[in-house]
Amino acid sequence: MGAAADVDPAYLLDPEHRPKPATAVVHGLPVIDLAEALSSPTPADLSKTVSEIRDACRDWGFFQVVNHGVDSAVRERFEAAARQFFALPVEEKRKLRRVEMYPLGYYDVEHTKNVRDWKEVFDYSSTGLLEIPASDDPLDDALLKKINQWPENPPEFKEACEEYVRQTEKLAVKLVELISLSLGLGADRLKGFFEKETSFVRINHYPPCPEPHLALGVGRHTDAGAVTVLAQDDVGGLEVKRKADGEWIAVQPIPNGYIINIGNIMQVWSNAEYESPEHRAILNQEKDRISIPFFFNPAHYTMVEPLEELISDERPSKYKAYNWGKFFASRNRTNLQKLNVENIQIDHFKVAG
Ligand SMILES: O=C(O)CCC(=O)C(=O)O
Ligand SMILES: [Fe+2]
Repeated sequence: MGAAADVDPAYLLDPEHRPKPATAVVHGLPVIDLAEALSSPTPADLSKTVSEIRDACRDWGFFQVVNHGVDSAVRERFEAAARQFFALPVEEKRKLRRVEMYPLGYYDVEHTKNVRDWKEVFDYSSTGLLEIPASDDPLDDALLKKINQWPENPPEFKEACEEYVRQTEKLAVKLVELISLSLGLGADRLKGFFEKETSFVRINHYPPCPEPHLALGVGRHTDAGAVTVLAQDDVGGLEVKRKADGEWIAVQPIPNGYIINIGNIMQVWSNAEYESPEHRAILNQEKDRISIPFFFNPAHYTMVEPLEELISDERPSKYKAYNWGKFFASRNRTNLQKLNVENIQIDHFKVAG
């Protein structure tokens, strides 16, 4: 175990969870072209795209999109600014250290399932303001409101981030409409849940790791929100657990494409018609990697439960209702420390039987 000495024990995974990068099957996932859906807004014209989305959500819960409407120059400018930010001295970055459980600002000690992730992150909310419960205690109804924190350098960072999220958010809204249609619902059925959204962008930076088979950039997890719109650079490292056989599949980067995945909330809304798959980010020995998820999340007070249209005698409700803000607060609290208990999961709200 000499090699493990190069990696701080906080990052070490149990042997059963260590990645085997060389053996992962590389796959592009279903690729969906959104050009038609973005240019012809009437539902009749959307049927082909909607059926592709239905198949991808059922079979994988993960897919890639191209011709998605996000301007590549906006994305490039934003990614360049992000790289400059992460290149700052750590003391500079830590001035923006995230406080309490708010996912806003800089962070470099996140844990997934109690093992430290080999990464640093910068989070900002899409609206500039994040309102979530002050604690995960169900009896505490206090709320906290936080605004985004911005670094002085690079000077264009704030504007590049804001411009980027404006475009990504439009894509997320469109995807939620298409997913609603794919579930047999009206395009606007889910719109109201996002009125006071708790969405945020996370910029993940994974430095090279001397022992990439002993640690992970992000450990296996499912995303807690409704839908994730993820940009990754050309290094690669995202792996998805394939529904069909439980194999870890390496997701091939598509230049300028986005990876879309179903989150826990959409799983529950769809009454498990769609599932949020486990995924993780593996590390690279030589290269840094950047990935940028946009987590599209509803208002904190949303009670998440299967949509009534998707419950029937044949398909009874599979989940008990839960409060999104409390779930989010619990996740955020436990991600910041190493604990000896499992963090909150939607399985805890599953109806028995
Ligand atoms: O780095 C990646 O590709 C995935 C990151 C991720 O899953 C997350 O931040 O939730
Ligand atoms: Fe994720």
